[in-house]
Amino acid sequence: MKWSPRPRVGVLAAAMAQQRAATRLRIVLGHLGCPSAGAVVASPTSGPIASASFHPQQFQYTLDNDVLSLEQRKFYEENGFLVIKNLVSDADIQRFRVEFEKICREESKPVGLMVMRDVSIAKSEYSPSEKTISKIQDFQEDKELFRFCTLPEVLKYVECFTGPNIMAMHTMLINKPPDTGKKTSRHPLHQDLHYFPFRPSNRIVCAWTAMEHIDRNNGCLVVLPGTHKGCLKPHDYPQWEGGVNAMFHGIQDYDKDHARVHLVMEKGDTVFFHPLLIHGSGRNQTQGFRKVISCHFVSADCHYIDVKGTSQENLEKEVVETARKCHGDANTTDLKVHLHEMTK
Ligand SMILES: CCCCCCCCCC(=O)SCCNC(=O)CCNC(=O)[C@H](O)C(C)(C)COP(=O)(O)OP(=O)(O)OC[C@H]1O[C@@H](n2cnc3c(N)ncnc32)[C@H](O)[C@@H]1OP(=O)(O)O
Ligand SMILES: Nc1ncnc2c1ncn2[C@@H]1O[C@H](COP(=O)(O)OP(=O)(O)OP(=O)(O)O)[C@@H](O)[C@H]1O
Ligand SMILES: O=C(O)CCC(=O)C(=O)O
Ligand SMILES: [Fe+2]
Ligand SMILES: [Mg+2]
Repeated sequence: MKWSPRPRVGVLAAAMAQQRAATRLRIVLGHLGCPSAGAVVASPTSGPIASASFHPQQFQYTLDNDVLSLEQRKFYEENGFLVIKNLVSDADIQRFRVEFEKICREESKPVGLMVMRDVSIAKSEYSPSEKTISKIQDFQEDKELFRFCTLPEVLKYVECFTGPNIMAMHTMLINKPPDTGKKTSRHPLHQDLHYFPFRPSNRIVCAWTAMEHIDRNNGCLVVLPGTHKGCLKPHDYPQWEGGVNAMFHGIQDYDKDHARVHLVMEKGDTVFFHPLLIHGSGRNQTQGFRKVISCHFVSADCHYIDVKGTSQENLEKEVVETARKCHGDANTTDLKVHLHEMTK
C-alpha cells in the first residue's frame, strides 16, 4: 500500500520535501534539551505489559499506519527488528562515502563530530586516514551525511515506531577496521538503550544501513530476536584478552542458549531495531573497512530521565569524559547535557 503523508505540526514531518527536511530536523535538534514531557505511551523500561499477553493482537512496539504489512508488523513486535531490502540508493551511499573520505582527510571538519579509533591501532599510526578511523559519531552538522536522517524512504519506516514527530538523536558512520588479530573489531552484545537517557523505549528506533555487502566475514550485525521484550540489563566491559574499545560495554548475563541471528545484508538494505534488542557484531576478518551509516530516531514526545543511581550511571561518566576529550567542553556534566550539546 502506498504511504500517504499526513499533516503534522511543529516538528519534523516524515513526508516533508527532501530539501526542507534537513533544515526542519535541525530545528528540532535545537530543542533537544527540552522535549515535551507529555504523552508517555509506555512504561519506562518497557517490559511487556501484562495485558498484552491476553490480547496478542494488541501491538505495543509499532504504531498504526499503512506502511508496514501485517506480517512485517508482527515480525517487529515478536523479534524487535525488521530488515527492509534495498531501501537506500547506491547514489546516496556513494555520497556518504565521499563525504566520509573527506572527513578522514580532514578536508571536512563538521562541528560536534567525534572521531573514534580502534584501541589496537598504535598511536604512531594516528595520522588521519580512512585506515585509522573506526567510527565517527554525531555528524548532525554535516549536511551531506545528515541527509541520511532526512531521506523520506527511511523516515517513512521510522514513523511506524516513533510516530510523526521525529527527532534524530544520535548518528554514526561505522568503518569497522580489519581485525588486527586481537579481536578488538568485535562489538560485544549490548542494548543501545544503555547509552540513552530518554524514554519510553518503544518510541526509539535505530536505522542501520549497510553501505556494502555485509556478512559474517566482515562482521555483520548479530541479533538475539525477541530480547526487546526484556528490560535494560546491566552492562560492563567484556573480559577480552586483546583489549576492548572504550565504551564498548557488553551484557554479561545474557542467555547463552538464546537463538542468535546473523544479519547478512546487501548495500542499501536497512535494519530498523528496538533499543532493547540485544545485538553486537563479529570481527572483521577481511582486509576491507566495513561501512554502515546509522541514526537513532526518537519521538519528540520522549522525555529525559536522570540516570544517576541506575545501571547507566557509569556509562554517563565515560561519555562525559570522552566528550570533554573530544570537544574540551567543561560544561558537559551528564548524558543529557551531552546529547544537548552535541545537537546544538
Ligand atoms: C552518547 C550516546 C551514545 C549512543 C550510542 C548508541 C550505541 C553506541 C555504542 C558505541 O559505539 S559507544 C562508543 C564506542 N567506542 C569507540 O568507538 C571507541 C571510542 N574511543 C576512542 O576512539 C578514543 O578513546 C578517543 C578518540 C575517544 C580518545 O582517544 P584519546 O585522544 O584520549 O587517545 P590518545 O590518543 O590520547 O590515547 C590515550 C590512550 O587511549 C588509548 N586509546 C585510543 N583509542 C582507544 C580506544 N578506542 N579505546 C580505548 N583506548 C583507546 C590509547 O592507546 C592511549 O593509551 P595509553 O595511554 O596507554 O597510551
Ligand atoms: N560465546 C559467546 N559469548 C559471548 N559473546 C559472544 C559469544 N559469541 C559471540 N559473542 C559476541 O557476539 C558478537 C558477534 O559474534 P560472532 O560469532 O558473529 O562474531 P565472531 O565470534 O567475531 O566471528 P565468527 O564467530 O563469525 O568467527 C561478538 O562480537 C561477541 O561480542
Ligand atoms: O558494528 C556495528 O555496526 C554495530 C555497532 C553497534 O551496535 C553500536 O555502535 O551500537
Ligand atoms: Fe548497538
Ligand atoms: Mg563467534
